[in-house]
Amino acid sequence: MSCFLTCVRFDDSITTTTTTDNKQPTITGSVSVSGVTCYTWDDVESLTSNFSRLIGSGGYSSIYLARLSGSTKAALKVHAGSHRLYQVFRSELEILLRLQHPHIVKLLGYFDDSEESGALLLEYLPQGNLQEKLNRNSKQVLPWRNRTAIAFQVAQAIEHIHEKCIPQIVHGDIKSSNILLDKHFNSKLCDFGSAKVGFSSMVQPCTTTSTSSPRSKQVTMIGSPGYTDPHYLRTGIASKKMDMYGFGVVLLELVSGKEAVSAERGEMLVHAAAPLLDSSAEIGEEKVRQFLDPRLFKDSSLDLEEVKTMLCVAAFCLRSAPSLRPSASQVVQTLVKKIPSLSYLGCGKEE
Ligand SMILES: Nc1ncnc2c1ncn2[C@@H]1O[C@H](COP(=O)(O)OP(=O)(O)OP(=O)(O)O)[C@@H](O)[C@H]1O
Repeated sequence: MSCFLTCVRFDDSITTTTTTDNKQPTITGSVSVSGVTCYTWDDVESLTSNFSRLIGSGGYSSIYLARLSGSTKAALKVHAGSHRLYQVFRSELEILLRLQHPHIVKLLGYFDDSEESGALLLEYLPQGNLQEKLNRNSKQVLPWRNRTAIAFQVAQAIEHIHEKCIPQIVHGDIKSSNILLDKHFNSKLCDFGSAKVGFSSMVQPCTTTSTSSPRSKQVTMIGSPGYTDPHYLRTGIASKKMDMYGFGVVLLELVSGKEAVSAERGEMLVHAAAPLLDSSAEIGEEKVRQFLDPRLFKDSSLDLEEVKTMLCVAAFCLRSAPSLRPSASQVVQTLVKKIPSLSYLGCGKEE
């Protein structure tokens, strides 16, 4: 690991009627003080033209294309069918109501039946998620310059939730399918359904029922295969550093263009990258080239020194002891210093 130390150092209710075009029925929503609209179920059906276009799905929800007034698009994330899913919705809603950051998906409105169903109306990100964009079958190759910018913007979003908002938030599921891209390939962190609020550093993610004894405590595990911090898997202790671990895996995906868990062989990317990341010698250019997404060789924005920096930062984020992993602000500072092309993004300043 010493080579990384030489290449990267971390310094220490007013009711209103929304006007619509002729094709849409009238939507009536009540706008809260924060500008987030509370919709009825009829509104939700109208906005999505009766859920006609599914644009994504996850373990907890289905996401539909919605149309606001004029031609503005939005995404409606629906959690329905059980009290458990309703709780996930409430938790994500409460967190998104607190968050405002250029690289975190924006909440526009919501529907809440207070029992079993809820829906979040989110800004629409037309380029979908990062995992799809990095996929080898994707028609478009994401240029190197965009990959470094995405890493930087995600680090800024994590820095915001970990260090700049009160109370602080641990995302709990940092992965490439939770990073959405706008038309310019700027990134926005999404899916706060696993997030934990109010951490100063660490907390045990346990849930108990009212009649339960300490023995019957249920541990709610969070995270996704290929991204989960081994320390969290061993101890059940969630912390900001588990987000940094997930971020380290995303960096490996950005460099290699490979998935966190290979679809064909089931191999984890962190294992495939281990010889490169654990090496005590200087990372040789040959090894970097072998790991690099081959589609980037023709990219004029590719810079092998920047690739090495991304790998060095990944190595630190993936360290087994959480205390040895960098904070998000250390990563932001390091990326700005070591990757000159990021200067066009405003050097770490929030937009
Ligand atoms: N605002 C949006 N704009 C465009 N696409 C979106 C948007 N929100 C979600 N999606 C799509 O839907 C997918 C699933 O979204 P999300 O991760 O929020 O759902 P989930 O049910 O919480 O999933 P998970 O299984 O990861 O917990 C995303 O990867 C993305 O492809």
